[in-house]
Amino acid sequence: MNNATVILDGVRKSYGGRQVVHDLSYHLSPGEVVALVGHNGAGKTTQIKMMLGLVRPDAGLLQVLGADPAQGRHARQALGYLPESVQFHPSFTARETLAFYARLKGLPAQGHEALFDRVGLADAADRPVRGYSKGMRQRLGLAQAILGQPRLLLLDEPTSGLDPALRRELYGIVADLAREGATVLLSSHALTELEGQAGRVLVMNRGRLIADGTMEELRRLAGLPSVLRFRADGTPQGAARIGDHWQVKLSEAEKPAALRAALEAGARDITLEDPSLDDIYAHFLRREAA
Ligand SMILES: Nc1ncnc2c1ncn2[C@@H]1O[C@H](COP(=O)(O)OP(=O)(O)OP(=O)(O)O)[C@@H](O)[C@H]1O
Repeated sequence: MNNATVILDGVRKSYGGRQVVHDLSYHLSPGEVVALVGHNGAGKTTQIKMMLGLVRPDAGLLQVLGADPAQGRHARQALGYLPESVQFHPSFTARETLAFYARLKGLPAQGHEALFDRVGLADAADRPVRGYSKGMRQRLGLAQAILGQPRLLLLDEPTSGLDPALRRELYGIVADLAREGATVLLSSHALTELEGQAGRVLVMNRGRLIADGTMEELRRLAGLPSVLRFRADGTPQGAARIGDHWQVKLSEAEKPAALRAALEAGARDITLEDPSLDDIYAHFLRREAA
C-alpha cells in the first residue's frame, strides 16, 4: 500500500522495561476515519505520540506520510493533533491563539475566518480564552488541529466532555476532512458513540491490536446475536418472556424469518437491536482474556 498515510510494522515500545506496545502492525489510508479504541493504558496515546515523533519506537518500522516522524519537520504542516486535554494561554484571544499555531506550522498568521466559522467560533474569536467554556476550548482545539488542511488528523479522546450537539458537529467536520482525503485517527473510550462515525475500528488491549475491521466485519467476527423484542398475545415459538415483552436472540441469517414469523403472530412494538460496539468490544476483550 504505497499511498498509506501511516505505516506501522512490528512497532514496539517499552517504558522502564515494561512493554506498553507489542508488535503493532497496521496501515492507515487517505480518506479513512479510524477509531482507536481501548481501555485506560491500552497504548492509544503512545501510538499517537509515536506518529507525532514525540516518542520513538524501540523496534519496528513507523512511517508517517512517507517518512520517520521523529526525523525533522517535514510533516508538521500536514499533521493535525488535538491532545486529550488541550490548554491555551488564557489571556490570548482565539484569533491570537490560532495565529500562534499557524506560525508554528509555517502558515500565514491571519486569514482564518473560514476556520472560525467552521468550528462555530466566529462571534467569539476576539475574546480571551479565559472566558471560554469547555466546549469553546474544544472548538478552538479542533480549529488549531485542522489548520492548513492536514493530511493526517490525530484526535486523542476528542469528544470527552462534549455535549451531543458539539459532538455531532465535530464528527461532521471529521467526515468533511476525510471526504477531502485526510486520514483521521480518533482515540476513544466512548465506544458506542462511534457507531456510524468511523469506517474502521482498531481495538487495542494492553498494547496489542486485538481486532481491526469495519463495524460490519467486527460484528460478523464477533458473531454476537441481535435481539428482537416485541409484544404479542399468546406464546410465540422460541421467544423468552422478559418483563412485559417477548425476546428472541438471532443470528444475522435468522433475522428475516424471525421477523416474518413475529409479524404473522401479530407482534406489536417490534424492535430489533444489533450488538453495540460496546458489546463487540467486550466480546473481543473476553476472548483475549480466555
Ligand atoms: N512517559 C511514560 N513513562 C512511563 N510509562 C508511561 C509513559 N507514558 C505512558 N506510559 C504507560 O504506558 C501505558 C500506555 O499508556 P497510554 O497513555 O498510551 O495509554 P492510553 O490507551 O492512551 O490510555 P488512556 O486512555 O488512559 O489515555 C500505560 O500503562 C502508561 O502508564
